Amino acid sequence: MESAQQQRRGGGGLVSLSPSQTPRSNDKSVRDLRSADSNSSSKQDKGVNVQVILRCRPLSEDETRIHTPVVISCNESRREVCAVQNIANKQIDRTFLFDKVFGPSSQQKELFDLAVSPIVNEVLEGYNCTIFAYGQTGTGKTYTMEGGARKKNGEFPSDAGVIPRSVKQIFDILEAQNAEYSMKVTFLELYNEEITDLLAPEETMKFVDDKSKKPIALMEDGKGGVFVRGLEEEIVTTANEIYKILEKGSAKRRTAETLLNKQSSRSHSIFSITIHIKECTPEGEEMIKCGKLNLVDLAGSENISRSGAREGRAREAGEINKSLLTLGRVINALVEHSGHVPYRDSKLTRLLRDSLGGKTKTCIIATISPSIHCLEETLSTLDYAHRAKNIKNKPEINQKMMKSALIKDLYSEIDRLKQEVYSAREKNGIYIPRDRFLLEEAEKKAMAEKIERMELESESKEKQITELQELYNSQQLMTVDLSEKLEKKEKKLEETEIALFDLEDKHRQANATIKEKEFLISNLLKSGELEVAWATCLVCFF
Ligand SMILES: Nc1ncnc2c1ncn2[C@@H]1O[C@H](COP(=O)(O)OP(=O)(O)OP(=O)(O)O)[C@@H](O)[C@H]1O
Repeated sequence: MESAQQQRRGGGGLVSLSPSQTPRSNDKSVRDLRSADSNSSSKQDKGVNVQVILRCRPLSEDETRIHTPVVISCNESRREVCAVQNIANKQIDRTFLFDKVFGPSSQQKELFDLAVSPIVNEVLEGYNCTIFAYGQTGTGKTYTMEGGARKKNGEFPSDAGVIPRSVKQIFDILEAQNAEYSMKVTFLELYNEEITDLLAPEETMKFVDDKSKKPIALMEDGKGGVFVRGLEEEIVTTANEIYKILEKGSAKRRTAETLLNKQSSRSHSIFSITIHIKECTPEGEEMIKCGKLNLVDLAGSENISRSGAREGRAREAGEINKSLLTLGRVINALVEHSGHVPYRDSKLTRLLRDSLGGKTKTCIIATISPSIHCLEETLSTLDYAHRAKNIKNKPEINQKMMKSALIKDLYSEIDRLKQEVYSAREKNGIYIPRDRFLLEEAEKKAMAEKIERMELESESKEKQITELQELYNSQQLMTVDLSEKLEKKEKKLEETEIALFDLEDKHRQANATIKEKEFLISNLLKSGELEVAWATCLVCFF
């Protein structure tokens, strides 16, 4: 059943928008109040680089106990990270520069205040922002994003991560401004190219490994974006509600992992907060501003380097983690300004398309370990993160909507939901909203056309195979014929060789006979000459 059915009404006075989620520039019911914003920044026309932050975790207790050598040094003031490598007994230092660097002793609060807090402010100004955690397993992605669990008495722990701190800041600011707002959250997991809704009711989760059950589909929204069909959107009114949702979602993620025998390092999670805030124009008109924050905990990046995701070797990687491999290729394509950016090759890059080269403000937190044993993976993370610094996005403030237009939208959504409820009550079939029906029909049609095309292709291939088979058969016959002819010729050649050999023998014998005869003749001639000379002498004497 459509997610909106499970939505609860927010206390902020506004109801969330339907799954198209954030208003876009081509929405008809939108009025652009951004003239001041859009003119203000020529820098944004050229694009704004993705912000890349590097965090190195401290050695763990075990690593410290066994005196694991440290090969990473961080210089926070110079924003530099240096990796010490020993190659053929030579020490080679590699230094990388990032937008911000947080060394092993950095605290969660420090990282949040310096790097994340400004991003949260931008969400409240109406931007869409994404924060990624990227790094090898065990380097602190989850620690950085989620941090320590809340204490029993609900107290905020000092090691709370980016997500709880962002939530707290959002509510603190909205409450301080006495703003009228509505907020909704979604939480999904992506594993092996399948999307799991971490906020789905228990019954749905139980069947997550049931092959007959369709995984949640990712669909084009017809405006250049995507949406996850049927993804639960929970309306929230307090920070505590979000913390509980996070705990619930993360627990489901772990359960799902054991059920499906997943490895944490191979799944990605995306937690999104969408906020609608009411504002009044100087003319007294009520407008709605919208911002969205995506918080992404990526799978362990060692999958990339181990599977050889760098250009050229990426194909070897096979099925290891299509989404991570594609993320690497998308980063490369964006940095190298290739004409084609392969966003569509994986669900992760389809989901985060706007965060990579789009209109979203993006920050990547790359996490590394200081240990010598992780050096190879660390260098790979440093290379990747350094590369990602060159991606340019063109952040745009979401256009504000007139409250009247929003109310109109909401009325049509209420109508749709009423029809759903009516249909469900009457049990006279399944109600599908017209838009979704048309979308599914269009998909079916496209699928049927594809099947037809493939059938035609397969037919022509079969024809080609038959032709080739016939050609092969006739070639085989020709080969047999030629082999026979060759055999005959070889036999004849053999006979000819024997005859030639005989002739040569005879020729040799004839030569020998001739030489013998010539010898006799010359002997005879010599004896004849002597006789003639003797006779001549006798004649002269007498
Ligand atoms: N900056 C840090 N300060 C203190 N402890 C840290 C820090 N970063 C990570 N840790 C600790 O290191 C361990 C591994 O961290 P974490 O689980 O966050 O890694 P991960 O990158 O999310 O791993 P995975 O990819 O398997 O989910 C945890 O025990 C965590 O508490």
